[in-house]
Amino acid sequence: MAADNQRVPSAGGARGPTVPGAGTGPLRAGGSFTRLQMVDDEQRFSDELPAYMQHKWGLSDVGFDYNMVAVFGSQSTGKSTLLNRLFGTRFDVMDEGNRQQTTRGIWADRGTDAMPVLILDVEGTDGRERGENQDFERKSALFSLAIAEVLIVNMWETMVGLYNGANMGLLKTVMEVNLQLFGADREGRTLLYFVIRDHVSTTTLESLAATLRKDMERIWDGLSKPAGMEDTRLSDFFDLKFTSLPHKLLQPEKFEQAALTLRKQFTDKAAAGYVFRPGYKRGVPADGFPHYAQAVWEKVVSNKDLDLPTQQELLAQYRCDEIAAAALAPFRAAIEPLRPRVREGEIVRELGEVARGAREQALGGFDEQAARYHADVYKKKRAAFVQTLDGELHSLALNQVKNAQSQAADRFASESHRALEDAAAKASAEGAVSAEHSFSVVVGGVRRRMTEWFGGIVKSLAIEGAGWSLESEVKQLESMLDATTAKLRVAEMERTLAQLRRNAQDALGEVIADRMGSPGDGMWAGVMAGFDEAVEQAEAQLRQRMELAEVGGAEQRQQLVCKLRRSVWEAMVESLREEVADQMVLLKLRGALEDRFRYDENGLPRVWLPSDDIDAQFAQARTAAQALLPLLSRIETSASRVLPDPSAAGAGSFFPAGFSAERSLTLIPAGRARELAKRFGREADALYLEAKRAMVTTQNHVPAWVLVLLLVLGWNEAMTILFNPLYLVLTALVGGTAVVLYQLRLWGPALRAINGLLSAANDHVHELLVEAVNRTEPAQGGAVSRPSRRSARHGHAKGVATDEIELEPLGDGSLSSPAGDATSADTSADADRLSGGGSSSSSSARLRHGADTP
Ligand SMILES: Nc1nc2c(ncn2[C@@H]2O[C@H](COP(=O)(O)OP(=O)(O)OP(=O)(O)O)[C@@H](O)[C@H]2O)c(=O)[nH]1
Repeated sequence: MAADNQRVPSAGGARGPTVPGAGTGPLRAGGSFTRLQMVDDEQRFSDELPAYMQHKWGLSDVGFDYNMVAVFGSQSTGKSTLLNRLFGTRFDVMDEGNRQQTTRGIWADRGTDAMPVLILDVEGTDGRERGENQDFERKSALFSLAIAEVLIVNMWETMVGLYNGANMGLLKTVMEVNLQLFGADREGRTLLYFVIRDHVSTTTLESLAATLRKDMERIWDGLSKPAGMEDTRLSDFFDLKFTSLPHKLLQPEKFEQAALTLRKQFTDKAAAGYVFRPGYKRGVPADGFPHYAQAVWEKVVSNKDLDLPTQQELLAQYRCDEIAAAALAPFRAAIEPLRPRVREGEIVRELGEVARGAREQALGGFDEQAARYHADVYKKKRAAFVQTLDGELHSLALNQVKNAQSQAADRFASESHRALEDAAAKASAEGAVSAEHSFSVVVGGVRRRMTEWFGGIVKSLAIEGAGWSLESEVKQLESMLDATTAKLRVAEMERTLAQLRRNAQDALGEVIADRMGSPGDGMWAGVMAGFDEAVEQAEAQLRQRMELAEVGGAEQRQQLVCKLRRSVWEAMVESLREEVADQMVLLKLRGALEDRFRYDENGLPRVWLPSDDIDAQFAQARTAAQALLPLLSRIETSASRVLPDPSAAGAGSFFPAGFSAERSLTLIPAGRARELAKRFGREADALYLEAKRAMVTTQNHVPAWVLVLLLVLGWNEAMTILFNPLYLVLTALVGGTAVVLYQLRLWGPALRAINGLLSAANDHVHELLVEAVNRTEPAQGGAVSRPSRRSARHGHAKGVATDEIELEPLGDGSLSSPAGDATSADTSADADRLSGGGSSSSSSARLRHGADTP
């Protein structure tokens, strides 16, 4: 080992390492040192690297055909010794008698025997000389990890399984920063070759390797990985390889032998386990290596992320992570069962309480254990832990609030709709819309309820100290409710417009039916007056409703007024068109004709006399009736106060888009009018003929010879009347009465009165007869004679005292008495006599004989 113990002063490589013959030859010449302190212990990078690459190591021209090896491990664990064994280098080895740090900074050398390998001997970690300041060891370790294809991780067997002892904390930090700095565009993976020194125990290499592999996986899982690399695995960046060496002092031969075998893995491409694989190459040609290495070093040195923690900090970080993970488990166990319920849209009432309890418990557990560690780390880790907890709670609370938000919005819409319908029903029952049933009060009430309900849910989810709030969701709900209110308002106004239109149409319907029922001068003026009144009334009501519904903006209000006006106009046109349907027009024309033709100026029916000029009258009446057709054919709006001139600009507030005065004001187009005129002409002709026939009938005379015949035949009777004063007076009386009745046109009523008198007299006589029969029957032994009549009529052998006895209809020729039945004939004759000629009313008269009939 004496050969290893040549010491090199630790002067900075940049200022010229003590390398005899430096810069004099391509390779190690005659035992001269060719090593270079690439980075000195004050973190300065040597500017002699290009010269060494070219002249000392002869590597500048090898292109990609070289390899990079670095070593990582605690101080004085035989790193330099191992490298010298493997590569024939002459890195400094500690003097056994003087246990102090030998390697300061980062040294580089090329392997012997033309081995195209650049080897970095890196200052050991956990050095007594650097004490708490671990800045350099982290930077050098990171630098090694970044540029080496193979990183030899050197450790005693006794370190395996330890965290700090095995530099796991340091490795974690270094790997983390390495991932951040070089992970994204890194070329080539790295082989982490664990060399376990002084393997003397019975624990197998496999077992030791398994422990280390597990530790490495755990470290990787615990790394905070940059965005986009969260799912990367250890194997994406590193291969792990393990070997062990016997104790150098206790088993020197075995040690040398094992070292020799290991050397082959670095030197002999054909050897089993040859370490340099193409996949580990960094893709940097040898002549660019000095520049590349320097750039990497500068990046490592200048990076702020590398203000790496002390050992206590590392421990605190590790433990705080472990404690946080342990505290997170019960926290998740408490809230996870609620998650599916919330996801399904349920409003979980207990969510806030459970969340607060779980959070408090998790933080309490964390604080209790983690507060003992490095204060700064604890604070940072606590903040991160709180962030994790609150992140999970926030997503859950947000889901719940979103559920509540959509429920509140839906309920607001449906309940407002219902409440508005109820209010409308009450308002119509009361005949007016009071403030209590107004849109703003009704909808405002529902809105207040929904907002309070939602506010209660938001409040129940509040967590003191949590870095989030649900204020924006509250605002969001307000905007949703605003939008729904606007929609409801539009619907309410539509409903109001429809109602006002109905009211206006009803009112207008009456006016139109009245005015157009008897068309003539002033008809349109009357219709338009009704229209004006309907419009003004509807507008006044609309303005009141808009006020109550808080319809905002003059423009919006004006639009609604216009809509209402058009609506009333359309309602009127609709009613008018119904009034001018074919049959209605014909009826009106016929009515007008009849009014003039069949009735006189006093409204009395005309009786056409031969002297009347029926043709002239008819022609006059028909002309007057026909003149109504053009009047009915077109709406005349000029009399309206509110309607603008339809053809003028700005008439749009009443008339719908595409309004054309010519087309829209015409109720009966010319073609249809002609057709109606024709039909009316035919109907008028029929009326004329009927009148003519009536006049011909009145003109008919009794022929003279009939009168002569009457005189001859009735001469005696006439003389009797003439010379008998009684007859004469009676005749004069009857004749005079008849003349008066005729003159007064009272024939009809007189005949009806006579008929009525006869009918009343008939009934009275009938009742008298019935009474008389009832009185006379017992005296004549009717009890004997009646049954015999009944038996004859009905074929019964015996009479029954309780039987009902019917009187046959009197005077009815269809009576079905058997011929030759004397009793029946008698009865019939009696009946004829009594009825005085056969009244139908008497035919249903009945006599009842009970057992107790006297
Ligand atoms: N027990 C034991 N001692 C060793 C072994 N290898 C080297 N040593 C001794 O350990 C001491 C340190 O060896 P170095 O090779 O200088 O260790 P190092 O890790 O390079 O030391 P630094 O460069 O100072 O970090 C020396 O006295 C070596 O003789 C080994 O495998 N087992």
